[in-house]
Amino acid sequence: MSVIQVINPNTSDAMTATIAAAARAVAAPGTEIIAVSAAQGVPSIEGHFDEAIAAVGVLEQINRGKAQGVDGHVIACFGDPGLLAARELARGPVIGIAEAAMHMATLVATRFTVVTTLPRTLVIARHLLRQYGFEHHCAALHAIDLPVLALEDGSGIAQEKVRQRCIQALREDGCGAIVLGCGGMASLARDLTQEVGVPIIDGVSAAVKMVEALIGLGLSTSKQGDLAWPLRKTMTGAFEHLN
Ligand SMILES: O=C(O)C[C@H]1NC(=O)NC1=O
Repeated sequence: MSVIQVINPNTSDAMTATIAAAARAVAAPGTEIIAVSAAQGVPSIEGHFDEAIAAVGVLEQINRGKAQGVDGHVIACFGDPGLLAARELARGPVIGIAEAAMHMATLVATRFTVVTTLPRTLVIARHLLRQYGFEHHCAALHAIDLPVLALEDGSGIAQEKVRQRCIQALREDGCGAIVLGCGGMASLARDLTQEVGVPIIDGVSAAVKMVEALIGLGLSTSKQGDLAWPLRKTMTGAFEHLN
């Protein structure tokens, strides 16, 4: 039995439920998914400021997951907030949904397009492409120009905009796959893939399977060098509980 903690770095429980459903839909029979929202922070992550706030929430949940003895962690926000800090803190594998989706896209296509929410977050995806070494695989990045929580308003408008943007990208970008650039889009991938006949990749499910693979291979986060445990120091104020 493996236990994987899936962390929604924003505080919106409705989005955490969407993320949890996507994770459980692909989890192996022997994998238990524990899905959590950030205990404090921002209701949605839509820029550099939000990412900084969300990183603390991620680290708090990593700590809780460690205390519960989970075997691995997923950071279920497309900015992969706090990923390397989380790897310092964690023993088990920690995978972000952006890196997971990008890796998977390169395994099934030579070029992929990213479709995300607000235009201002496109640069965050660009930074990740460079950090992960996937810039030359990315054909284009597009935003549907709706806020993240539009995906949870029940109208279906955001979901239809994602669908339309994917269809347009497949016509125009010369891409062979599409990466969905938000944890809140996780439920769209399977049906969209069926409809367009091209891999539409959700990072939540991709990350769950990558963590399962790492656990199965007996691979934990390296504690050699920069991902060694954080240096011990006395934290104060709002961070005292992280000591
Ligand atoms: O960066 C984005 O647009 C999406 C990102 N924000 C968020 O609250 N969850 C996410 O996956």
